[in-house]
Amino acid sequence: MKIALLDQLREQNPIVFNISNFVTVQDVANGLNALGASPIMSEEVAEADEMVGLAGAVCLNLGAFTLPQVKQITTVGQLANRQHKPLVIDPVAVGAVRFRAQVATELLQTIDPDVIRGNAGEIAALAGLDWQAKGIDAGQGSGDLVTIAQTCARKHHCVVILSGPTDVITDGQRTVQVDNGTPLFQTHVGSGDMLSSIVAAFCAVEPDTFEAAQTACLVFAAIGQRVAGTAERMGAGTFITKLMDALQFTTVAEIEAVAAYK
Ligand SMILES: Nc1ncnc2c1ncn2[C@@H]1O[C@H](COP(=O)(O)OP(=O)(O)OP(=O)(O)O)[C@@H](O)[C@H]1O
Ligand SMILES: Cc1ncsc1CCO
Ligand SMILES: [Mg+2]
Repeated sequence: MKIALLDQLREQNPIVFNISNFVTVQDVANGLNALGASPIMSEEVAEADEMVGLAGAVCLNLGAFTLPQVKQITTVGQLANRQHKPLVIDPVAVGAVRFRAQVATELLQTIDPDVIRGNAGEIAALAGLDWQAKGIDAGQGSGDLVTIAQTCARKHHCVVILSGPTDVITDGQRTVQVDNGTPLFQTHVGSGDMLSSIVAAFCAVEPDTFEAAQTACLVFAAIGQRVAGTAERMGAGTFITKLMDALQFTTVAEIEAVAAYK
C-alpha cells in the first residue's frame, strides 16, 4: 500500500476530467479540490478531445445520463483510451435499473476502463451475478464479495473496486481489502461518486492502477473514519463539512496510524 502517493498527488495537482451527475457534481469537484487534485467538468462533446488531452485521468459517472449524454460519455471514454489516459467508471444503480444495465453493458463493449468502482449491487450486476440492489444503494445479497469483485474484474479485464463497509479491490488475480471507513459515509449521497473521482486522481499519479485504486480507497475511508471519531453523535451535515476539511488537511502519517487492510 503506497499511502505516500497522497503527498505525490498534492504536489502534482493532477487535472481530473469528470463527467459527473447533476446530483453530486459539486461534492465531486470540491472533494477532488480539497484533497489536492484539480477537477474539471464538461457536458459538451465538441471539447471532449481537448479536455481529455489536458487531463491526467478521466472519471465517467453514469448517475443520471440522458441519451445524448451517453454519446458524449462514449466519446470521452474512447478518447481516454486513445490518448492512454486512465479511465474510471462509476456504474450508478446498474443493479437496480435494467435500462442502465443495458447502457453500461454496451458502453463496456466500446471502451476499456482501467477501474470500475461501484457498490455490491452495481458490481454484482456487471459481474452477471445474483444480487438485490436497491436504487443507488448496495441492497441485499448473499454472495461472497471477494468472488463477486474478482468475477467482475476478470469479465471486464480491469481493476474492480467493490465498496462498502469493507472495500474489495482486485485485478482478478491480486486482491486487497480495506477495512477503514464509517457508516456516516452512507448518510451522504455522493460519497461513492467522490471516491470514484479520487480513484481517478490517484491513477493520474501512479501508473499501476491496482496500487492507485487501493491507495485511493484507503485514503478516503481512513479520512472519513478519523472524522467520525471526532464527535460522539455526528450527523450527515457535520460529517460532509468536516470530511471536506479533513480531505484537505489529513497527513500521510495520520492515515498510516489508522490504516487497516489485508
Ligand atoms: N457501513 C460502512 N462502514 C464503513 N464505511 C463505509 C460503509 N458504507 C460505505 N462506506 C464507505 O463509503 C465510501 C463510499 O462507498 P459506498 O459503497 O457507500 O458508495 P456508493 O454506494 O456508490 O455511494 P453513493 O452512490 O451514495 O455515492 C467508501 O469509502 C466505503 O468504504
Ligand atoms: C441520488 C442519485 N440519483 C441519480 S445519481 C444520484 C447520486 C448518487 O450517485
Ligand atoms: Mg454510487
